[in-house]
Amino acid sequence: MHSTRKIKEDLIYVGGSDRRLSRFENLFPIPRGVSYNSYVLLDDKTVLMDTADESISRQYIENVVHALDGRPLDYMIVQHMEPDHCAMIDAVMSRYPEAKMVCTAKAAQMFAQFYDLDVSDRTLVVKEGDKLSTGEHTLHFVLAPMVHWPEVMVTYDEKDKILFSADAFGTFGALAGNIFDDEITFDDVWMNDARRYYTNIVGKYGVQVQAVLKKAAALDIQMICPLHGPIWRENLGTLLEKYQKWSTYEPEDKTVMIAYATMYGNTENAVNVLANMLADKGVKNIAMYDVSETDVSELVAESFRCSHIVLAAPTYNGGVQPKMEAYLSDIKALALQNRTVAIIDNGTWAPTAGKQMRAVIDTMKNMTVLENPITLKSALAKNQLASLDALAEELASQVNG
Ligand SMILES: Cc1cc2nc3c(=O)[nH]c(=O)nc-3n(C[C@H](O)[C@H](O)[C@H](O)COP(=O)(O)O)c2cc1C
Repeated sequence: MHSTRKIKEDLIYVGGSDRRLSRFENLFPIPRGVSYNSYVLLDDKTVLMDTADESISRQYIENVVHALDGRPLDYMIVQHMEPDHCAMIDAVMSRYPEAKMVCTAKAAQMFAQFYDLDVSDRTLVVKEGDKLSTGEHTLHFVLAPMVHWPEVMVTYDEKDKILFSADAFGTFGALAGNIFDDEITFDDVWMNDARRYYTNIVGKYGVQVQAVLKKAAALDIQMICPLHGPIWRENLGTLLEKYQKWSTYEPEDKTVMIAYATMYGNTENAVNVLANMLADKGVKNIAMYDVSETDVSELVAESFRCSHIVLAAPTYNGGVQPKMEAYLSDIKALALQNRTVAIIDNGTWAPTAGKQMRAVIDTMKNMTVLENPITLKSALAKNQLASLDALAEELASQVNG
């Protein structure tokens, strides 16, 4: 049975959710599932905006067939050729032989790479600023290269002032009937998933996101229809404000995130002592994570949120404890910037993790590393309490100042 909702009289939600997939991109844990959004516009011409992941294929096709209600499909708009949205294009194009695929030249090339279906004589290649009139609606195509693939475009419906935003403004989290932002409480749980989605998937492309935000600012947008998560029609500012911060690598909260690695608990003990000192000095909402226990996608998201980061790790086979190393490599790859970092390392015979962690941070943009790193020789010694307290004082004065 179809499972659709009306967004407007002539615009229908035909997407669906997957609550079984444990990892998005086989990488990011998604305990709350994920939605694959897609939209049918019923104008003089009919339009399908992107498709969905193969995992919801049966539901998806039923939804599209129902929404079209016996009408042929005229246009299949492809904003993004990533398989979680393009997996059903060949099925749709085969089912509706008169449909034209509307996409960028790059997307057309990618389609040919992914699928053994020749649609070259049914492809309408569009570029920045092109328009498509479907009757009452005029769709504007706006390129969004590298947000987060090279072929991405977003589509603006002039009549209803809707931005179909591709992966921008998307979030993890399955939808349960309530497809609009004003039908759910977009609380910390949703925001954490939105941040984790953005920072891990789009985070590297802040400059490109800024370019799209500038283009979007020139449009009168009353609704945003992304490819994942709720449709924004009430509190558009909520996510726009976050996007501004995330894409400029500006911290959301002035507080300290402590990311530590430990085998036997001695490094952990030192950061517990540090956290108490910070709290005594008035630092609130300290966030502390064992990098072996917390998924790296959460560590990345928290690193984008917090202004100050303490890295604490033992030396491991002459290197940095591997989970800490992986986390550092991720925040570097995702271009995290503008953070203040303090370093604590540990080692029983030749502690070098501190130097190595610093070397990674030094290659990142606008990162300030606090001088006087602390080196533990197996465990925090009494005569190191004063140094730890001085570090806490420096962090607290910056955070509270
Ligand atoms: C597999 C392994 C490799 C280690 N390699 C080094 C090393 O290269 N240099 C060093 O000084 N200590 C090394 N250590 C010792 C730890 O860094 C040290 O005992 C540290 O205090 C552990 O901190 P923790 O109690 O927080 O786990 C190693 C420990 C293990 C288990």
